[in-house]
Amino acid sequence: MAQQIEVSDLTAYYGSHKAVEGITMTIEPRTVTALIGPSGCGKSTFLRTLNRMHEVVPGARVEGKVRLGDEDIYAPDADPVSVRRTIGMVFQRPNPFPTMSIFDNVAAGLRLNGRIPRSELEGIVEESLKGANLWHEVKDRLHKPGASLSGGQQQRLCIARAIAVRPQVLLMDEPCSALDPISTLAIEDLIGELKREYTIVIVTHNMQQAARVSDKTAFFNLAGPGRPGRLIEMDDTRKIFTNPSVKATEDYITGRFG
Ligand SMILES: Nc1ncnc2c1ncn2[C@@H]1O[C@H](COP(=O)(O)OP(=O)(O)OP(=O)(O)O)[C@@H](O)[C@H]1O
Repeated sequence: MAQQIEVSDLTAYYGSHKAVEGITMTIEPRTVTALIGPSGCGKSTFLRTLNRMHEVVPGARVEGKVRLGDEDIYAPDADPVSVRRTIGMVFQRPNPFPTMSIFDNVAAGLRLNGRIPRSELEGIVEESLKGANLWHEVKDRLHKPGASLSGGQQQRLCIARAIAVRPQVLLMDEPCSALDPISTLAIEDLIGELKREYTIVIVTHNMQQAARVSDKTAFFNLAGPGRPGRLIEMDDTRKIFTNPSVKATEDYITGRFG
């Protein structure tokens, strides 16, 4: 089911400010691709162009193409809401609906698709919570509020909510940056399991994390102060971390800048 994402010559603006420029890359299905690079080089902006979340910011726009399999997600007849269902997103801070129950948090996206029989809904909620490695911790308190969970559990709840609508792709914007080391490891293990079914793109500031969880790594950098971010190189993670082709990549991963 998971398909390749093909990005061609993508440039993203906030009003007249060009945040990233000329990005061309192929994201393979059922792999984890890490986006790394110094602050402000446009990793999060680029990530949000992959499911049409970028244009939610007033004045923001995109040039270039993004294809998921055969589908041009920016085609005039493409529906952004359905694009976001197919290409789900997990944010930096866990953002469950705080007063909504654990069950209803997972069911929220499904209910937007229309009425689903209760038994079917229960099955999908259970399967999604299992998929997010959270089921055993919450199965006896499904009707407690989402906010009653720890930060790490809330993030896994958000992942369960994202996978409940059966997306093809999961975009993750620094999903562990608000979590403690144990919860971070739980999410990293989960990413390793989820890639069997989903294509995953993750923005991370943590080099060890990129090296641990990803198959491919894309290094972004600024062309200069006040200039837009660019893709400098993308390759197998092992290659990027042991023998990158570009000096700026090596300088960044060895901590010489950024
Ligand atoms: N909502 C916004 N409105 C206007 N400009 C924005 C907005 N969000 C980001 N930018 C600008 O776009 C550029 C890229 O920002 P972005 O957040 O994508 O970079 P990043 O690489 O993800 O940074 P960080 O690692 O610090 O999160 C920056 O110049 C930033 O100031």
